[in-house]
Amino acid sequence: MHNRKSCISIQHVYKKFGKHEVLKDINLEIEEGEIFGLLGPSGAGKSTLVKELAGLDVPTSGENYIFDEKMPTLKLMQRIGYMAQADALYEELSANENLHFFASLYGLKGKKKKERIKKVMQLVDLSDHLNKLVSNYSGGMKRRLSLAIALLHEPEMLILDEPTVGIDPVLRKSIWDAFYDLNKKGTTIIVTTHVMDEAEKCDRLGLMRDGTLIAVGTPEALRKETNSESIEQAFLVYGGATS
Ligand SMILES: Nc1ncnc2c1ncn2[C@@H]1O[C@H](COP(=O)(O)OP(=O)(O)OP(=O)(O)O)[C@@H](O)[C@H]1O
Repeated sequence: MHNRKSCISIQHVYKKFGKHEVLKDINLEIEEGEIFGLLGPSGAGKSTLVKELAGLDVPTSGENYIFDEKMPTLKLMQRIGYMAQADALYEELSANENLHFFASLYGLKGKKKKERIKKVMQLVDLSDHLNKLVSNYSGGMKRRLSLAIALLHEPEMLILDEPTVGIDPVLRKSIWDAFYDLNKKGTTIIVTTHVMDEAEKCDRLGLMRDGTLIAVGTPEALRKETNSESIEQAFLVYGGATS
């Protein structure tokens, strides 16, 4: 575990869509260098929360701070890599053209731009498909391309919304290896998932249900505290305790 300063601070965050309260008084500190997982069933509010962290939405009340800046702010665009749940790709362009477009948005130029494109495509195992149109990519390939784009500018913080959905177990492992490598170099990673074995790979987890953070801790602590053998079981205990 890392013992560093907080780089994300979520303070009394609420979010309403009409009358539907999707986030209810979320409070959370995430430390620099952590791999932090948000785990919860569909509709728990994970995507809504990470979208706010990425600066794409705002809370109804409460505040999100990243690197001591109140979100949303354009200032942090260079320092954050965000991978949305729905791929934001230009289908009618090739992967290479997509990468060039996003690299330019991040201010990458010339040799550096080419190097980064090569590197990120190797990382997601798509080097052989660089010139293919995205419309001819499979769902899993699109996910991997989205991940490559999020990594282009070597951000200090990665916010990943279900990054491995639709990706086979072998590639999933290699993608997680890449996360560990980046994390070792200091990248903070926030990842949403509902896959239990992915949850085990995180330094700490936040368990979410119905817009509430029902527990936060290391996978081990969450299991111990509930006398559970698995995170899944721990989740049920915490869930049951609050209902
Ligand atoms: N723009 C929106 N307008 C209205 N309701 C929304 C909007 N975005 C999300 N919601 C609702 O907010 C709730 C939480 O959705 P969210 O996508 O954050 O959940 P999630 O935990 O990420 O689920 P999943 O794993 O399925 O993505 C859901 O009930 C969803 O229907």
